[in-house]
Amino acid sequence: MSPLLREAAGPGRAVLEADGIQLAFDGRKILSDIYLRAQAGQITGLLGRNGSGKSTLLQTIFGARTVPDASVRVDGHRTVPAFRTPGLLNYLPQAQLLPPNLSLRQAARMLGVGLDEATAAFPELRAQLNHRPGELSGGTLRLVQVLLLLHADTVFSLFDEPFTGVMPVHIETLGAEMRRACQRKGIVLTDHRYAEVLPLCDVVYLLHQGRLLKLGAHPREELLDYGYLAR
Ligand SMILES: Nc1ncnc2c1ncn2[C@@H]1O[C@H](COP(=O)(O)OP(=O)(O)OP(=O)(O)O)[C@@H](O)[C@H]1O
Repeated sequence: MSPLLREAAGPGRAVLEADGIQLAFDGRKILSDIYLRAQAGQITGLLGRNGSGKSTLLQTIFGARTVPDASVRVDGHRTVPAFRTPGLLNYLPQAQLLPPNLSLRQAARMLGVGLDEATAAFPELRAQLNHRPGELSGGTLRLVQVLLLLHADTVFSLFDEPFTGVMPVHIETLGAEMRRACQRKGIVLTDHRYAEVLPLCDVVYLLHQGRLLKLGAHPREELLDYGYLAR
């Protein structure tokens, strides 16, 4: 990690901003003049209806999708594409991230992650560390991928649906792991498990009709008003 990032990575210090993001597909506006701010030491949640553009926004912040005029900044320094800056951020897409031919142990080594620490809250995973992704259940694979990125040495982690397929008892523990990881980094996540997301996050945004709205003190009411939740 660069000295600049190491300096920025203290708890509650580094600020990630994504600004001026506009995107349309086939003339249909998906993202309009988006501004998102996330901070190390915090979990930032992103909610929105199916197709509202949450994955597209995370891809744009990471740099996997190129959007003209998008500005992604850390502490005011422009970083586009952000993934090119070593140690700045990692990103879990909805699709499988780990290479199919590596065991979990090999993948962890590649990411520089210590498995004892990463699996400390999930001891039952230990028996599966020599398995490859295709040998795991869907929920277990999702959980392992989140843990590996969470424990990797980056200033921010972006998670697209980290809880998908993960059983409730593990979601709770994973949430606690995320809170612990926040002492070292910032997290931006999107997931439809809003009941788990709301208490976990320090800041929650709703992507609604292309606009990114920061929710206030009564997020459930706002989610009802905007039609994300049914009355
Ligand atoms: N390459 C593409 N070409 C055309 N349309 C696209 C492309 N990629 C995404 N879209 C459209 O952009 C919109 C936003 O997609 P995105 O996957 O970001 O939504 P999302 O909020 O993550 O949805 P979900 O909650 O279902 O995962 C969708 O209507 C999708 O069909």
